[in-house]
Amino acid sequence: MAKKEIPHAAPADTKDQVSWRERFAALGNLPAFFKLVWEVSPGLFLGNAALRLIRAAIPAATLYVGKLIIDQVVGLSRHANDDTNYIWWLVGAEFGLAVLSTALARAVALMDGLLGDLFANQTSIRLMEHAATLDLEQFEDATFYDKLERARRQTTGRTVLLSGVFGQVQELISVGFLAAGLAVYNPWLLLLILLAVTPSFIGDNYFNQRSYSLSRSWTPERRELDYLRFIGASDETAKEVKIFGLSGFLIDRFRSLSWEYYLKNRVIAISRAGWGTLLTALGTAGYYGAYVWIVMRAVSGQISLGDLTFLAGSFRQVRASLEGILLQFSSLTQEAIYLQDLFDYFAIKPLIHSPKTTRAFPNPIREGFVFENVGFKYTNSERWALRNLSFTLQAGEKLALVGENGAGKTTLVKLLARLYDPAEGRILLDGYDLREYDLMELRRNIGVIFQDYTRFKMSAGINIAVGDIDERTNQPRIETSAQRSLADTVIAKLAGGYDQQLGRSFGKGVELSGGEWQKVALGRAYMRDAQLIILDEPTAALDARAEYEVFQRFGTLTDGKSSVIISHRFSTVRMADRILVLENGTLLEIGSHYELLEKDGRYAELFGLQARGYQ
Ligand SMILES: Nc1ncnc2c1ncn2[C@@H]1O[C@H](COP(=O)(O)OP(=O)(O)OP(=O)(O)O)[C@@H](O)[C@H]1O
Repeated sequence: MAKKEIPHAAPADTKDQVSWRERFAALGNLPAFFKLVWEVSPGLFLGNAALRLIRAAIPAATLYVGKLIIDQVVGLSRHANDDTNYIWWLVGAEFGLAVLSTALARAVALMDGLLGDLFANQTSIRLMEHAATLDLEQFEDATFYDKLERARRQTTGRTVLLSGVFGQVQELISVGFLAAGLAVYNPWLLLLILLAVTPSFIGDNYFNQRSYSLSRSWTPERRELDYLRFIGASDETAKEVKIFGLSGFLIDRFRSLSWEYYLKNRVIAISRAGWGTLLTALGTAGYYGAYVWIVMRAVSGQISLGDLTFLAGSFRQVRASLEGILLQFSSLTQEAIYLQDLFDYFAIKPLIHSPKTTRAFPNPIREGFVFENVGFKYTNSERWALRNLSFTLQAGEKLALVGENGAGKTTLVKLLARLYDPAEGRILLDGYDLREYDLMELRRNIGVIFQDYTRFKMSAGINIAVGDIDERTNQPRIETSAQRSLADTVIAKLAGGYDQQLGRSFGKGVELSGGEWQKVALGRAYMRDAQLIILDEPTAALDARAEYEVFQRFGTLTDGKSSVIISHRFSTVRMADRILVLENGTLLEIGSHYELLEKDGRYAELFGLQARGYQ
């Protein structure tokens, strides 16, 4: 396949190289990791450790029993009248050890599996809990997303680390027993083993490091691959993919990107395989060197036939185990580095939070919200989305925001709900900075229905109840909210009523029309007993009659409460007490419908344009 050009530059490998120092430093994450595992289930943790300890002694014991059997058999052939019962006892013992070993292996694998599943669930929960504390701004940052993505991958992959580390300790103890046996005969054998395994250890470490660096530096691309896979085959995008004939475009992009990644991986895999074979051959030569020495000792009668099998067996096992340990060590440090991603993610701290001591939230709000020279810029943008904005949203006032696309209306609303904090100036509530109030309390007192509200693939009832999720079992409240937002007529037509699954993702889910969804989402505003209700283009998808009715009802609901409505429809806007006209993030005009018409400025111009359109 021809290699295609990737539209954006491939990432530099160098900046993501991981040094040895970093690898060892990453091992420092292990205690914190074990603490997490311990918290998941102390019982399984301890049980696992105990069984592995017993299992570690079995290889040496088995080899030793084997040696005794051979010596006994040889002795028997020399002195025919020796006791054969002892041999059968030994054979029985070896059989018992073999059975015990497999039983323990199964039990350990079972515990690893259970512990791994619990750990994955627990980590996912922590991931979601932490995500809930973070700022909206952090979610909009691509590097944050890469971190989140890497952390998400940790939730399922960490069981490998778990059994890896436990396995390492088990192997080490096992090697300890065997090595003790070898050392009794000749300590130099141990040195020879170490020399034999070192080359492949170094080789494996090197290649693991390269693999990790590649995978890490390719996080954004792998995220893009996941995204392409998703939009190429999903119910949400199927419509547009078909109509616009996008599948070829998406597949091409996926193919070229995945091909480039494959090629990079292949280079590493091939050199790893080549070098691995060579370095392991060196190890094998070391092993046979020692074997020759052992055989010569047996031939010259210095050691028994049993000793020969015991030594050869121990030597083979120590080498295999050591190789395993060293190999595992490099993948262990790699896993530990991945773990760093998880801890890095947990270490991200939100910038928007409640102060240590909070001010009591006014109930009712007396003076209202005051914007004092407020300015705000999105982190990934050079432009001020809002600048020099000063106005008052009085208690009980109904304010409409008007302005062309991108004027800053939604941004203003997000600042009110403290999804962002102003970069300049401040917003006061009843005379005090919004930042002095408890964040949760502020948000509880503000109900916002965003333009891009979420269509939860859950029941119709839950889709309304999300406005005040603690009240999700309060059916009368859900139904009243539905009546007010006209969602009741939508739900009446659903076979499952309020329990009807919405969206087509699960089971017998039903899809709603755009306007029907909007009525359901609007119900959320009525669920919430908020002091300030904000609707961002709440009726854009509604037909004219429904829009009229919604606003009649909204008027009565918000009596005595403050409300902010963003709309491009002037029939809606004119009902507000005052209208704030934004242009390029700054305030252009503010006043009632009639005041602004009289002023004959931008509002009058836009109003005239729309009115003429209806004539
Ligand atoms: N998350 C974001 N990151 C960067 N820039 C953003 C982000 N959201 C909005 N902007 C930019 O900020 C400006 C104001 O956007 P905002 O959504 O407040 O406009 P709006 O008046 O609500 O527009 P519309 O009528 O189209 O809904 C726009 O130029 C937009 O491109």
